[in-house]
Amino acid sequence: MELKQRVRQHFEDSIAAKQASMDVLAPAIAAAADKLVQVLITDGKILSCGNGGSAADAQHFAAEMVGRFERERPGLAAIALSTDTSAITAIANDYDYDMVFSKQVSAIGRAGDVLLAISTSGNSPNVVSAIHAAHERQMSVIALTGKDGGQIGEILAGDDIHLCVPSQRTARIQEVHITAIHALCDAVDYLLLGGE
Ligand SMILES: O=C(CO)[C@@H](O)[C@H](O)[C@H](O)[C@H](O)COP(=O)(O)O
Ligand SMILES: [Zn+2]
Repeated sequence: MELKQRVRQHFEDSIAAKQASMDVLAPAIAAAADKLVQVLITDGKILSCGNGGSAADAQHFAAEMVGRFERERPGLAAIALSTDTSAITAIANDYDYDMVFSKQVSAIGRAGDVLLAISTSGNSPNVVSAIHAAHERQMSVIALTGKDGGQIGEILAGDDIHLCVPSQRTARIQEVHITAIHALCDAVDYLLLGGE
């Protein structure tokens, strides 16, 4: 395949993944925005986590909550658990890499907070452990996954929300995740500030 055509194919595949996800994810994104606003207006906070590209997504989301998305508003309480290299390296070194998020959730999370857990496979052990730690803390979970949800799909509780991208390809799932995250930021602002 000619290189330019290969590049074009990435765009085509990304568009197709987003079109396939739109109707599947829209109700869950709306429900997730409602949950986030409920948590935030009752003095709760959002903890976000993920590995690799999903760590970047967790940080991207928290930055848009604490700073702003597209509209001016007071900062919202969100912390990405992938950003503290001292905590991450100490926990991985002294305990286990699988605990790098769960130990932070247990330390920082409180009942009524929410965990935004991001994993394209739904199988990253440290994200799975973070969800268990959130449940132990009486926190609810919003999970962004793909590939049929993996283990995460099996451990979510009744009031958790699952955004599972209908794709098997990590890159395509990530591309839908960031669109879902932006839709979530926009929906939170809409609920807090009204329509624009
Ligand atoms: O960004 C990418 C691939 O596009 C990678 O860095 C990817 O995020 C890493 O392989 C992650 O470790 C994958 O973990 P997960 O999405 O299955 O939880
Ligand atoms: Zn990537």
